[in-house]
Amino acid sequence: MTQRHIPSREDIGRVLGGVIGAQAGEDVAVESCRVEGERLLVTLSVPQALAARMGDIAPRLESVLASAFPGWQPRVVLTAHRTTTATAPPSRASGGGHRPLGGVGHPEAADAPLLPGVKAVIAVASGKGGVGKSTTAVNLAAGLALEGLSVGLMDADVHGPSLPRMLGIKAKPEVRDGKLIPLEACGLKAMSIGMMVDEEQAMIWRGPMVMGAIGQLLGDVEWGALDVLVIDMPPGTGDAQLTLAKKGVLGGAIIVSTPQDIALLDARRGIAMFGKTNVPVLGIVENMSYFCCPNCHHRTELFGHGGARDEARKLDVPFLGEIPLLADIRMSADAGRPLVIAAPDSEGAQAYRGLARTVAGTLRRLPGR
Ligand SMILES: Nc1ncnc2c1ncn2[C@@H]1O[C@H](COP(=O)(O)OP(=O)(O)OP(=O)(O)O)[C@@H](O)[C@H]1O
Repeated sequence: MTQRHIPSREDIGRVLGGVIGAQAGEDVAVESCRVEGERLLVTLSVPQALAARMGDIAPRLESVLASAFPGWQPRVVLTAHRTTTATAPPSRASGGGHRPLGGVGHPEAADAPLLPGVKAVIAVASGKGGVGKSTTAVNLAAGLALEGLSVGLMDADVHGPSLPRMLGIKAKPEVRDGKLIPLEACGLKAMSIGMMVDEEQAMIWRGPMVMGAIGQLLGDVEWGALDVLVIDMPPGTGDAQLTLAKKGVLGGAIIVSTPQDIALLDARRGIAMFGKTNVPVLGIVENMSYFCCPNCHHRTELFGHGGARDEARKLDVPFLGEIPLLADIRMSADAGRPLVIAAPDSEGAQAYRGLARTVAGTLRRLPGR
């Protein structure tokens, strides 16, 4: 009979941190975690002042734990005997971090920078799902690393994290000194909610949970010194985008679109949102620009061609390049090795390397954070 993994307090703290952090933003801790048969009994201690406000959160925490730790029936109990001390963390008006839950996290000074060692943070976004944003983000990040930059890759697509699969990461991140240590793969430091919960699990998180999870991926991860942190955004213009924009860490955004009008319409919305939140749009990438037959090398423009370039011109944002539609791009992503690493001389890898060189040039011109 296979032994089930019993989640530790740290595991629980990490999973609940995203929820509690945004909901309460105060001194909440995993006091105990016990197993009784199938049941996972979790006691959280919260300051008295907060207990009343958080009274209805337990069922939500239970469902989050149930999807994070399949096979267990979680029961969450809130105890309200801790008082908020004078040294409680300052309010997170600065968009800062989270108080520890089960030892994950760290108190931050109100004006401490969220990512002190990171020179630039860029978001890879799309207005619409399925246009190849994650594939582009992973290959771009690996391409930037090949340009000699130290690169981190953060998966903010908390509803459908695909980064662990695309980088072939199966391990779970360690916690050291209260911080999550990113996993290293393909020359990148990577972190994703998908490393902590199974990719297949439905991530039916609502606004506050998404915001909390993103706060943790930024503030509770030991990113260390990086030239650039690439953030793979969820599609659309929702909570994750707003959270990141509000935290004021984004140095710029790259929009991925296919050449079709419908994708471009959504891309335009994405650009408008970044504009409203004062995040500079560094440019548009056209993905699935054309298909080149591997046998006869005939070029077919399946989704039309040049739409993103025209759109970039109309919107007065740079056009960053075209990525062809190629079977080896998909296969390498599925196999957990981005094409720029798996087949560096291939046509697709060369397209990503060109994109990485253009973006590296743009990064050099970004004002310091
Ligand atoms: N240029 C390309 N050539 C061939 N396949 C591609 C290309 N770009 C992406 N794909 C494939 O298309 C599918 C969707 O890509 P991806 O997951 O990167 O999209 P996405 O925009 O991040 O989707 P979402 O965020 O909605 O999950 C994947 O199977 C991926 O391998």
